[in-house]
Amino acid sequence: MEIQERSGFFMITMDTIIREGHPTLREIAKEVTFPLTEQEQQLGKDMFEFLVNSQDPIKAEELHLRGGVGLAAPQVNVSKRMIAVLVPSEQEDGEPEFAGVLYNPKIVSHSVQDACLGDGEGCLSVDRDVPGYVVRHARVTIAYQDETGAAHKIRLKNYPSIVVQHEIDHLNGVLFYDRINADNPFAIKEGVLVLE
Ligand SMILES: O=CN(O)C[C@@H](CC1CCCC1)C(=O)N1NCCC[C@H]1C(=O)Nc1ccccn1
Ligand code: NI
Repeated sequence: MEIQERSGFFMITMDTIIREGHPTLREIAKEVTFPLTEQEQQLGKDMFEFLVNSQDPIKAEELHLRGGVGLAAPQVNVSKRMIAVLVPSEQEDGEPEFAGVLYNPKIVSHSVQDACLGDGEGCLSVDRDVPGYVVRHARVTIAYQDETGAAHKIRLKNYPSIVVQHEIDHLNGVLFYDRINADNPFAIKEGVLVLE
């Protein structure tokens, strides 16, 4: 058992985030097992901290962070099934709409109805605009484990549902533009919910 060097201070910044073209973004990430290693626990905290910092106007400015509402471990070159999500409330000072670090997240059921963000999507790992509707499930039931390994099952709709689906896609090597209709980026079928 090599002596684990107590790592110095580490913080996720834009330099930590790998960009499209890096093979890790197209890998299928591996499930994490419990109990988590020290590194896996710390990584979950660091990923969430990045989102908090990126949404803090002062810190984001200071650290040159792009504001993010979600982050998946493969984006920091760790091919493990863990995601962090911090969806702010619509009101200025309200509680976050959805916040947490989810281990081994899995869509266990979903609505027949699809949905997409009216403004399309972007990605911190994609340094270009790719216009078009990213068609996803409108509502999802997600099973996941928390940092203690406890199992949870939650139902999500609207923006939080879209964000979590974007993050789970990263664990399966899928990028948002894979879900844009190549022939007509803004084509949507009857009944698709467009979230403004
Ligand atoms: O995998 C994870 N990512 O790639 C970070 C993405 C995740 C979201 C994209 C669409 C659904 C999930 C992200 O957050 N963005 N995409 C690129 C730049 C903008 C930024 C964003 O939407 N920021 C934001 C939005 C509302 C409030 C505050 N900030
Ligand atoms: Ni992304």
